[in-house]
Amino acid sequence: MPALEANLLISPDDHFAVVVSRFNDLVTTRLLEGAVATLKRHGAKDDQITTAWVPGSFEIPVVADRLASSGKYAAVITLGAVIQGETSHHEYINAPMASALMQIGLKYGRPVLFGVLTCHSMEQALDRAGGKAGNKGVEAALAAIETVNLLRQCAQPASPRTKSS
Ligand SMILES: Nc1c(NC[C@H](O)[C@H](O)[C@H](O)CO)[nH]c(=O)[nH]c1=O
Ligand SMILES: CC(=O)[C@@H](O)COP(=O)(O)O
Repeated sequence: MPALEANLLISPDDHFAVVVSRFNDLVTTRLLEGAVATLKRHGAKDDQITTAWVPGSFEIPVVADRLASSGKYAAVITLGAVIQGETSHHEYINAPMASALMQIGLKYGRPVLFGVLTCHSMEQALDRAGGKAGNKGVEAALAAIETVNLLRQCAQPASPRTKSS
């Protein structure tokens, strides 16, 4: 049975958008560094990566939607760090944001990668931004490259899509 090939090659024509939250930038800067280093390690040049800083993770979806709808980017990588405080505010950011990002990817047929940390503490966040638990930015970048290549092997959608297709 033929299998679609998973690979981590970046084409010179592939452009990647990275939407990163400025909130908790002690963490998100490390996520961004990991994501950009990973894209470059797999062949991306500087002009193939566009970074958009947003105030907080709640603003990621609206910018990710605009970038995905443009048709210019093979994938949109999203990076943030939502750290629970005293109230339930984080609950009103995390799940709705994740759901919105998934819908954007499905709407435009472009990978929208979820690299947003949803943590109980700063320690947990730092552990996942280059600490003992890895770097979620690296993971999101790797997933972006692989999914772009996988979709390229898939048949094009039969039904007409939005302008980005
Ligand atoms: N508490 C965190 C926030 N809060 C800000 C929101 O994301 C948003 O910018 C504000 O509600 C205005 O719409 N954002 C994070 O990314 N991380 C947090 O821990
Ligand atoms: C996730 C957040 O918005 C967080 O910073 C809010 O903190 P708090 O719940 O203490 O207001």
